[in-house]
Amino acid sequence: MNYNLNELQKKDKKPVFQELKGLVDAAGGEQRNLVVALLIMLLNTALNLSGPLLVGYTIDHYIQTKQFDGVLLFSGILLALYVVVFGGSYLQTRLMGSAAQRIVFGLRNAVFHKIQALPIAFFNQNKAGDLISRVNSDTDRLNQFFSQALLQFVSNIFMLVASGSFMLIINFKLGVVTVLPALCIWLFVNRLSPWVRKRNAANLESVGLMSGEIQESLNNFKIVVAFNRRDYFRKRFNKVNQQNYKTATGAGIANTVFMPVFSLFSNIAQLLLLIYGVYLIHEASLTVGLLISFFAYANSFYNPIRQLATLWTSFQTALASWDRISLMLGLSNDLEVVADGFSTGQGILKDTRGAAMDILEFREVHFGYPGGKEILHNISFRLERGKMYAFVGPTGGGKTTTASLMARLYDPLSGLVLLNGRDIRSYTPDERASRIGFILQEPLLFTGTVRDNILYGNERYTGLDNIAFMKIVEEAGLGELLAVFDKGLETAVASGGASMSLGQKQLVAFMRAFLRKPELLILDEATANIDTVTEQMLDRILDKLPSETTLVIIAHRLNTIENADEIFFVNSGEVVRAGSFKDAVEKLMMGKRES
Ligand SMILES: Nc1ncnc2c1ncn2[C@@H]1O[C@H](COP(=O)(O)OP(=O)(O)OP(=O)(O)O)[C@@H](O)[C@H]1O
Repeated sequence: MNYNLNELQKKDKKPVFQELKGLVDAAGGEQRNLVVALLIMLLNTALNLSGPLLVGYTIDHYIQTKQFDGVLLFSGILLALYVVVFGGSYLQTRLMGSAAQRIVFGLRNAVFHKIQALPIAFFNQNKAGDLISRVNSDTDRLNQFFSQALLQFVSNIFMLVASGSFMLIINFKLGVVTVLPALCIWLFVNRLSPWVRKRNAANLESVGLMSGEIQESLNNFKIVVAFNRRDYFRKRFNKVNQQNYKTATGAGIANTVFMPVFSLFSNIAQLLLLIYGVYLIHEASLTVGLLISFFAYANSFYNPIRQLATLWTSFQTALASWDRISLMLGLSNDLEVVADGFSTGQGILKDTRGAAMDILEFREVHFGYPGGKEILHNISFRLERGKMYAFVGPTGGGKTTTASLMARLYDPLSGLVLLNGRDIRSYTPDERASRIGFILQEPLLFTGTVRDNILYGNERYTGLDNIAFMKIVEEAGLGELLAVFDKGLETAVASGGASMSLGQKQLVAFMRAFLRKPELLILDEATANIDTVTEQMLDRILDKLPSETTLVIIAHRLNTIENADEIFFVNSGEVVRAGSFKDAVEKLMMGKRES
């Protein structure tokens, strides 16, 4: 499955209305608050709009007739109206501000949980920096949208429609003359919107790329310093920064392109209103008070359009951000749990050698990484319970890939992997993880202590104090390994295990996997960085594993695989059974002699 978000983004184009609906749906439980805030806002707008009418009425009925009591009365009414509007605005801002924070809180959680639920292929195809940018910056843009832009947007549209209708009702012809220039604005906006949106999306993508670049250089700072290649990352960063500068400028221009057009047409409207309004007064079909009210309504009509121009930017950015977030939320893990076709009736295993003997079987497996060529070609082999297997072969031959399929980090393109005679895809992730222990070539440790890292994956011991936990560790025969760490279980681990040697990290990963007592333990070059004395210690510990545990060892050092019951050669995507260590060495020697 293609998990490359930037590629998917380009294909996934939805109509604005559908996007907007998705965005409002994302507000989840806050929709009630949104509706209340919307009602307050509508009431406020209506009150605001009645202001000019009251002013016009006061001019025509009290100022022109010099009845100052009436002027005072209407001034009082206007003041009360403005106070109510003020109270409403305050309430609405408070309501939306906190609702927006809760929406963003929920979205960040949803995005983070989604990332946790996706398969390794997703992480292979996306840069961590870009994902961080989606969790942090894109959700923050939605915060701005929900806390400010959304209500202002609706309020301005309401103001626009209401003041336009007022004008058409008060004097239809004058109303039409005043509203007409807005049509030109609409045509202009309509034509340019897709272009503006594209510019904003390109800008967000470049922000993601820049984060990716920063993250990569920070992750690899040791190599950067050791090779004195700071200029290499500087150049790469310069390139993405340049791209970001270009796209940001493009988006900036696109976002402000509407402004002068709005001003021009709003001025034209005022001019038309003045000319035609004076003509109507001259014809005695309009009063001076109503013309003044008309000017106020024309303002209330064109001002929102101008504000919508600014809000449109925020709106477009929010939609582009929502695109990026919703695309990720819509992804699913293609490593689904499926029904087991074998134990549920097809009976294929029944006529093969007793499934109880085999812990694992590969059956005609083909595999390639997403978007790449085939790496494993038609692989079939069986691993018996309680035996030790070694997978050897040249660099890049496919050993780690084979091991990854054993632990279902990926699914084959075709063929089957069976665990305990059952399709490995039919196990839930928990069941599978409890049966298979996998120590990776580059073990990853989390910030915390050695104890925290051993407990990761061994949650059942979490509640134990150090003494009780130490007892468990010693009973498992792992006590002597802890001597390598100056503060034992409490030795601090810095971010990513940067404060430890690779060998020490491998030991922690070993203890973590060993304590789980898996049925199948895969060690991928897990002892490559450990001295021979410690390696012998590990051998003694491995001997203490239950007799039914199967060991798969991937190694380059011959002494590591000497005791293997069976050796497999993995080369150019082929996995070939080579017999015992002695048989394998003989085959190797014969091969050399023949060549
Ligand atoms: N995540 C990945 N995406 C694409 N191709 C990959 C990925 N991981 C490995 N490969 C490719 O798959 C092939 C087999 O790699 P694999 O890591 O399985 O080899 P290996 O035998 O374990 O090598 P080594 O002894 O160096 O660990 C290589 O050609 C490698 O380039």
